[in-house]
Amino acid sequence: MSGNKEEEDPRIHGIKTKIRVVPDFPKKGIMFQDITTVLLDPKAFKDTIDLFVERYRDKNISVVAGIEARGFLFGPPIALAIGAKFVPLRKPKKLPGETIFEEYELEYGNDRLEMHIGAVEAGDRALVVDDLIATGGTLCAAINLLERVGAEVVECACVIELPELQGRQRLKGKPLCMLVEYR
Ligand SMILES: O=P(O)(O)OC[C@H]1O[C@H](OP(=O)(O)OP(=O)(O)O)[C@H](O)[C@@H]1O
Ligand SMILES: Nc1ncnc2[nH]cnc12
Repeated sequence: MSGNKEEEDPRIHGIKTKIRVVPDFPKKGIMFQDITTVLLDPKAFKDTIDLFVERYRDKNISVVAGIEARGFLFGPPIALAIGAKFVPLRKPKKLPGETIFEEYELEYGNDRLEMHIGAVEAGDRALVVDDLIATGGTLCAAINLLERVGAEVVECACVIELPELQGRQRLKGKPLCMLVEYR
């Protein structure tokens, strides 16, 4: 699932057809990849989850870290199916407990990710889940958070990759699994 795999699994083509592309959102020049239209189709949504579950169920993953907000849609069902805990990586000032944070730049602004101290422990084997990788800044921040507390990041998983932004190069050598490329 990490290259262009439409030939490999017919479910991927079905998922791709459900992603809505909205030009100039949230600002001019951005081709926004809207996954809410995948969620409207139970088969496409289930196929998305199933593809990741099939990949990760035997990889001894102990924690799925989901990135706010859209990683919260895909991460929890994957975590439940593979028997891992789910840890939310949240935008600033949303988590009530003691946190650590990493700041990063986006295609259209700056942001910060926070994680509860104690949610992930040294030795945890982590899968990071989000809907999309663009510049890779968000996933890089997530990897840094997890590594700071001693977790091993096994892989990052996204539904969509924007390869022209070369986000993979910012993943500190961690593998990326994605389903759909948008060029
Ligand atoms: O690879 P990057 O350049 O870092 O961009 C990818 C991130 O951007 C989007 O989230 P966004 O920050 O728009 O937040 P949202 O999910 O809360 O809308 C997307 O869901 C990823 O998390
Ligand atoms: N083009 C895009 N579509 C959806 N989410 C994004 N996050 C960063 N770039 C994006």
